[in-house]
Amino acid sequence: MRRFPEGFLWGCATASYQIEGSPLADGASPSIWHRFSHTPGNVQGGDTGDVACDHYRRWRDDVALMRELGLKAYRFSIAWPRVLPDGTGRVNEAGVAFYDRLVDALLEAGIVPFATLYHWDLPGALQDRGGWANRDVVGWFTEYAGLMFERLGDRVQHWITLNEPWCVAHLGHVAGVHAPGMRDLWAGLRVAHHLLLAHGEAVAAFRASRAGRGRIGITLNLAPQHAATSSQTDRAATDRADAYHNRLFLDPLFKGRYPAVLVQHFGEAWPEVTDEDLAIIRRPIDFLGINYYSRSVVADAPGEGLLGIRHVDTAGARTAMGWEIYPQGLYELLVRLHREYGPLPLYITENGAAFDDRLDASGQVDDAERVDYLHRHFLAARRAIDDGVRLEGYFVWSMLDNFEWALGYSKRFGIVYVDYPSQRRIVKRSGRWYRQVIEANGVPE
Ligand SMILES: OC[C@@H]1[C@@H](O)[C@H](O)[C@@H](O)c2[nH]c(CCc3ccccc3)c[n+]21
Repeated sequence: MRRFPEGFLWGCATASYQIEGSPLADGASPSIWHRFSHTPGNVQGGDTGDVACDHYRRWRDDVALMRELGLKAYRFSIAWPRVLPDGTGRVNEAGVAFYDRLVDALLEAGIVPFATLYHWDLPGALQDRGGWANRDVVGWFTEYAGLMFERLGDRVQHWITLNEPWCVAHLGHVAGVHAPGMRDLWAGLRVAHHLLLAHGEAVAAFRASRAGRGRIGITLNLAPQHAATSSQTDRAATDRADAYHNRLFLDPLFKGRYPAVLVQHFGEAWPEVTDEDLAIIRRPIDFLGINYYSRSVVADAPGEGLLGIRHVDTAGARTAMGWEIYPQGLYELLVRLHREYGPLPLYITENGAAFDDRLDASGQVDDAERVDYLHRHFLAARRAIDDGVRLEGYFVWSMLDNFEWALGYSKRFGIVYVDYPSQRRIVKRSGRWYRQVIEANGVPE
């Protein structure tokens, strides 16, 4: 049995738009994902977050389910449009009350709440004013963050400013496959910069708030980039991929500068960056959240796409998302972060897998592949701890099957199956297995 350190925070992660449903209830306003999913052609099957897992109404039962699973912690996100329907100014007390009750129920169940301030559901009213591409967003986000610190900061001690700024900037503003569906590199690079500025200003607001004695961090999706061959061109291509996918956020946050290779590569599209900006962005944080799913194998592809690279397919098993199952990449990433950007406390704020789960004749889900995936990734994380990495918690994505963005409900990541027509929750084999891991605080070798 490979035991984890005493007090290791085992949990699950979710996000507001993906599980709550009731997007316009009790004074909430439309988010950019409400608009995006209701725009035909954007989401597979025309799925939307209108109902999702109906968590907005079933939250009490879901907290009871978390307690049954033995979770030590639970990472959720707050829907900005519920608490500030116009994005700024007027507070919607019914929206705040939902999270107030949720936090109280979690504490009552002995579960540590981790609150993500932004997991992609920007108020549509702010998109109408330019959204993340408008530098005024820094003030809007700081006002929202300050309100949440004020209202929940006496009970929530762990705060994540942003979930995956790379996805917000690239998928939302360059590739256009996520809300708000823009395809504009110039805008996307400014969105990345504004996200980091907003993060930095929220950190300062946190330090000044009643919540200030807690911990604040940011969550980044990070993936090791491996060169397809040892050729100079493939190695240079991999360096560009690593700079864009990983260092674009890691370097300013922890080194106070953007990767030079990107500034060169993007030329006049690169935004104006001042030293004052960089000082805001690099304000010290208390932990780094890491969302790890897989790695990429990269080859040089002159003139192709944004970076002149292409991703090479590898042999080996893949999840239902087509992502290579590569647990050693988690070990490699954690050790790199510790050595190059640390040493600071780390949390795996997301790791998990989608597989084609089906209810069997007895109405259960025997998701052996997910058990194997998690087991191997837990062991990789445990190895990193042996090498001195200050890993303090692990949140499995996700507690429930839920709305998988542009893929709608076609992908199931949950350790609990959701039968959407009935909204019944059915704990999968992986959920029962995870409960034992948490109880033992360890996994078999
Ligand atoms: O795709 C599974 C999860 C999402 O459901 C979470 O909301 C999001 O935080 C998240 N990030 C990643 C890795 C980056 C990524 C996001 C979306 C699509 C493809 C890759 C995987 N996931």
